[in-house]
Amino acid sequence: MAILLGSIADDYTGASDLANTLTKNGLRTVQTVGIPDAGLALLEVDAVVVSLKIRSVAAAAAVAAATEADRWLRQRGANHVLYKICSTFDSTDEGNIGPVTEALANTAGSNVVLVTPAFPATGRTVFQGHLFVGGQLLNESPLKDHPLNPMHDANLVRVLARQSRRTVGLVDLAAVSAGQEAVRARLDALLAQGIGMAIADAIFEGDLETLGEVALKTPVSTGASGLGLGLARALTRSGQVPSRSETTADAIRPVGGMAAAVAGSCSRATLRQLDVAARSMPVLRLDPEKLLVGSDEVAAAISWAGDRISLGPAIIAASASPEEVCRLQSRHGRDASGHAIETATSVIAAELVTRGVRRLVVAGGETSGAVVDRLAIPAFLIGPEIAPGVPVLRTIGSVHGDMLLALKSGNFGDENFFATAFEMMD
Ligand SMILES: Nc1ncnc2c1ncn2[C@@H]1O[C@H](COP(=O)(O)OP(=O)(O)O)[C@@H](O)[C@H]1O
Ligand SMILES: O=C(O)[C@@H](O)C(=O)COP(=O)(O)O
Repeated sequence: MAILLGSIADDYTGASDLANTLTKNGLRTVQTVGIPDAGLALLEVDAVVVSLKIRSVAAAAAVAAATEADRWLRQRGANHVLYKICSTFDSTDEGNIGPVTEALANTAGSNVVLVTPAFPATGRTVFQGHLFVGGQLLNESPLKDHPLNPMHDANLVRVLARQSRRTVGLVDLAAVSAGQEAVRARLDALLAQGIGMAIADAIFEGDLETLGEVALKTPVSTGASGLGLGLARALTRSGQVPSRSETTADAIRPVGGMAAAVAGSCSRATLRQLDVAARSMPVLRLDPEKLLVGSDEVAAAISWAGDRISLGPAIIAASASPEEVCRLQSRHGRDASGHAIETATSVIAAELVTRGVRRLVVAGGETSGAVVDRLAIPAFLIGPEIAPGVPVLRTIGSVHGDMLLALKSGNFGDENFFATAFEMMD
């Protein structure tokens, strides 16, 4: 299997978002969880997205895991590797976008690396190096209250520079809208100034198509699904992608079993989706304080799910408002709170699967990582899209038999997301 496009995603929801975009833009794509074992039978694919859980770990650990995934992808033919980051540039001054991008670029001998989180389908645009989430600057958007990486600066040239050794420049919209040659000329000029990474402006898909054409001729780029779209379309235009007749619907033959969701995202979108879901299905709000001091709350949640899940989908959520998150973190610390709640939600999800749940929705990137790891799912096929950036996934090689999952990025989906997801997975 020679891979046309390789990608390393810094979290699992981000990986399924990218795999969805690549699939929609003509690449047969598989999402693996880490580097797959040699024994796992993967299909003939054009693109592989290796999901890692490295967004919020120490930079050295993130670099080591990404470098190993990069080697695996290149050994299988990938000439270009996209490092998939969050469209809201989730990171801290310690990393991990800068350190990982630099490590991949240094290994591949790359000059100036293009970096852009723009993803217009979900309202993420970049202008003069500043990231907008819908109509708001990043630092004025709900991302300012993220439990793990609150974003307080919308100027990505500055944000990336604080976490990098390479100097960071800008490919502005004037160059991007003037086309590929203008972008290349700008990159050459930046290189001559000793600059090693460049934030690229992008507002419309056409901008990402231009950036995709340029990036594809380099060994590495860093971005969100929008850059994935540009790379996929560039590959398709190059004539290298074989045409195929199957559709995403082929990936989601019914699997039976029961349906449930667990949520650990505290994003404004998820909080709203939970409120709306509570009008039509059972929703249990966990007590995070109790989760941190013992395991009774987990047992209580499993017992609450009891007979309810045999009657229809039910949701168990740790999600809380920014004020509640703040209170919990001030008592227990940010990392300890996050990890304990991720562990609890993953234990609950695994217990639900043991009791026969085969259709599972998980809300939250770190939360999805914890759940998928506990279920030891090796890989996913990509099914139809529930909401922009959120496909239905079908497990490959799972010890639990065939399951359908949806890994929802905290910020994605409209207010009816849960009902829509359960309907599509029925
Ligand atoms: N009530 C809570 N208080 C503090 N942290 C929480 C709470 N509920 C969930 N968390 C943690 O917040 C983080 C949410 O991150 P994540 O799952 O990636 O969601 P998102 O996709 O919105 O970024 C996780 O580490 C989760 O365990
Ligand atoms: O690019 C995006 O916004 C998503 O694919 C993504 O990475 C979201 O991360 P979480 O919000 O932590 O799920």
